[in-house]
Amino acid sequence: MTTTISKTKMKKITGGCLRALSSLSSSSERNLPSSNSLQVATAFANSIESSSKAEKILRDLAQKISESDRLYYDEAKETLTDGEYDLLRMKFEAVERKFEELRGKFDDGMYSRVGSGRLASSSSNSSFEYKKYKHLSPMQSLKNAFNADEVREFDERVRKSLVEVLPAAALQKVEYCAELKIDGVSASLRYENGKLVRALSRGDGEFGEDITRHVLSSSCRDVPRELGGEGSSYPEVFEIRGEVYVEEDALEKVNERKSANGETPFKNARNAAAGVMRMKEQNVDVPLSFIPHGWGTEGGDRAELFETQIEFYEKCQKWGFSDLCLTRSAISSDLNELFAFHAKTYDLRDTLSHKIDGVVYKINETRLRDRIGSDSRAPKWAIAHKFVADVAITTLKSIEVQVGRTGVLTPVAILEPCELNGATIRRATLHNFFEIERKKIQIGQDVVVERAGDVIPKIIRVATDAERITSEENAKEASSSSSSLGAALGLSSSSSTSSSLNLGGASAYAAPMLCPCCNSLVSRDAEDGMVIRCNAGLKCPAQRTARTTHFASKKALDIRGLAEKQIEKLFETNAIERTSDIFTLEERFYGPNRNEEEMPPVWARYENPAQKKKHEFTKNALNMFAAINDVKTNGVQLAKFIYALGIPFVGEATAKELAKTYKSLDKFKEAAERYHETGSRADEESDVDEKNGIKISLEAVEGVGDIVAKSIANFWSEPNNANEVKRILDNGVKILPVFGGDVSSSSSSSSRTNNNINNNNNKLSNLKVCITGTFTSKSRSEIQRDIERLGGSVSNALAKSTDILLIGENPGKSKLEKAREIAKSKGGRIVLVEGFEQFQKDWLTTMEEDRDDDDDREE
Ligand SMILES: NC(=O)c1ccc[n+]([C@@H]2O[C@H](COP(=O)([O-])OP(=O)(O)OC[C@H]3O[C@@H](n4cnc5c(N)ncnc54)[C@H](O)[C@@H]3O)[C@@H](O)[C@H]2O)c1
Ligand SMILES: [Zn+2]
Repeated sequence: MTTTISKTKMKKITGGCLRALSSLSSSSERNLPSSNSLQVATAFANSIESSSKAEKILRDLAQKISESDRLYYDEAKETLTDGEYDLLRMKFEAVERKFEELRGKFDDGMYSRVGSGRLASSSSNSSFEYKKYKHLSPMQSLKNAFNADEVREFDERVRKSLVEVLPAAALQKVEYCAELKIDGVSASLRYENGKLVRALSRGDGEFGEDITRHVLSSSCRDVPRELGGEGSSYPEVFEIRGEVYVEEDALEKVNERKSANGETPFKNARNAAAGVMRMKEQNVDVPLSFIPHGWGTEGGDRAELFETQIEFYEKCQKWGFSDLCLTRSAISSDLNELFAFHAKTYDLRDTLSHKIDGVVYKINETRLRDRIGSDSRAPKWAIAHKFVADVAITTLKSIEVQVGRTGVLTPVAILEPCELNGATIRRATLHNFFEIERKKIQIGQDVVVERAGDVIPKIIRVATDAERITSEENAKEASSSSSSLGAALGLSSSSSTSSSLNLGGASAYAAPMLCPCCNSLVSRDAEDGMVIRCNAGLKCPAQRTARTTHFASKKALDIRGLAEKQIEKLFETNAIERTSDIFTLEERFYGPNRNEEEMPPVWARYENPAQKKKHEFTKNALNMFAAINDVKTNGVQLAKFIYALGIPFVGEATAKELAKTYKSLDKFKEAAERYHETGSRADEESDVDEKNGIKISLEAVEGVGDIVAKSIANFWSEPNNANEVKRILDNGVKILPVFGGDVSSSSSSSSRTNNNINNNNNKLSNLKVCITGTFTSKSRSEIQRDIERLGGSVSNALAKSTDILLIGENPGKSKLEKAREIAKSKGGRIVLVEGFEQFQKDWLTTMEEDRDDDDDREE
């Protein structure tokens, strides 16, 4: 395949302006049609039994189409979505195909023409009368294909019409030029002896309206007044046809300006381009661009002008037109390659500087085009392979609330089942409760469901009246035709009883106040104001596995052997019901009063499984019990305990700050309660320290802003949480007391001297330990745990702020040297400790005693 389109190139062309992939929003913007429209149309036609009925239907359809055309082209109004409009046309064609005798009868010229012929409209801004001129040859529209099958059918028709002129081998090699279908408005530029003499709109295809001054205005780029290029030749008189469009960035700016001036912004790029053409003012401040895509000459698109489409583009480039027509085109005779081009283009569409709504395949060799011919409206040698978004209209039956692993409540739409993209859709996402409010979605209403590829289907909005009516009609039509096709409606109501379309009786939806899983109070999260959350993380069944896993994780309580899998099993087997239960596991299953029969199967190793007796524990289980006991006997740091609670937005760093500030769980909880009562800090001025009897407000803690404070207050205001924390402590978990100087200076390492290390009861509190070399008695991670449990921290790198260097066997030379240097330097305060035994003696054994003291103090 000769392809010139590439991702890097596209990016380069568009100046690297990579837009967020808002695939669905962009598709819903213009309401792209459904891929099974043709099926729907065929089913519709097949359901008509008599010619007289068909006549009536054709008349109705022609009328609807003409009316939509008039509104669309004359007044830039869309009463139908493009998808619906296209479906009407397809139905018309399908009925004509089935009832040959009626062909052309209702095609009263209106239908077969392109557009409606007029740019001027009754709207106040454009009462301007345009001069009309005849095109050299008719300007046509394009036929559409909405899926690969329809393209294949087109290809078959093309090759069939060439059978007589081409030998089989050549027929196989017939090539298509694939190019982007730009979503703008078409224009025709008449050049005489290389000079631009007139620009015309497409009009009704035969006559166009004079838009020369619009095209020549300073805001229209890309249109050469004179065909340039040294030594290049051009036909004496001919027309270059192409698309006038507005680039996305330009549209954004124009719309911003319009909004600021209180004007209605343009709906989309096509609308903007059409709008500019309808403006009286000469120099309209909307930058227009132009890309050529065809030509016209007396007597048709005569082949002798250009041998191939690509040759035309090469010449355009030389003459001074944008080279995008060339660089974004590809040639191939293989349909699969064309489809790959289509898919790639679809993926890249949001990186382009302008909107596209599909890809156009054209027979590349122009002499073949005459053989294939055209009908009144479009050439038979080209087809637009449109981008489709699969949408369906169905009824929103109810809204289910799901509780995620982190407590976030999400609404899920329960739908009247509908067929979409070959799948039956029963549920769809609604994103969040605020979207429901914003989009005014109510239970019982008809809504538009969209699904692209494998993406989870989503509700994009409430169906419009027009959509409901079309969908109702489709449902009726389908029910009288084959049922399987009826079920495959693209834009159809899935309501089996089509009369029950919910125009009335819809009821407003109120977001839940209680968690559907545990009945605890929910809060509106301050994250971005969009999240509703259950706060009872430690108790809520939906969250308990995730929360307990976090609670036991390394950075929290570090209970080895208690990973997610085990925790899940424990909950499943009812060995535990809530987080606090893990601290009674041993007693219940391992201690003297253990209940062997209820032994959680994860850990039981039965001698005789049938009897469920005489089990022994797996090694994992024993490790886990040891780790749980560790927490109970050695205690946990307050910071780690706070972090373990899994309060949204309270990470390790914030937990440390909170621990440092409040020094006890109770004080922390009190601050949260105070915040909950007053809504913010009690006294703006007073957040300095507690010794002087001043309560420190949450917001005074470093790293705690509005969002975090609110989250902490929410956590403690939920009684389930307070109870659960109490149970954890009652079950034997000890929180180590926090020592240390005054709060305001405790974070500055400069205040820590060897002196104050020694004065500190908890010697390792706030000290940085660096470890080098290996140790035989303990692993590094075990040592690290010991240090951290006693309030110290371990860092790999040696820095000036390091307090202790623990030296093992084969220590790193550079670390040693650096440490010695620091120790010798003025103010250097690093302590070098050789061997774990020494370290234990100096720093850990005394801590054991300290801890015993602590225990006494707590009681
Ligand atoms: N919503 C409504 O009420 C309503 C009413 C009328 C028309 N419409 C929309 O307009 C469409 C019909 O308009 P149309 O006749 O302009 O057809 P079209 O826009 O679907 O396709 C034909 C046009 O595509 C343009 N085009 C862009 N890139 C091209 C390329 N590389 N090669 C050739 N042509 C290219 C040309 O201007 C050509 O005239 C409908 O399919 C529908 O989507 C909507
Ligand atoms: Zn809950």
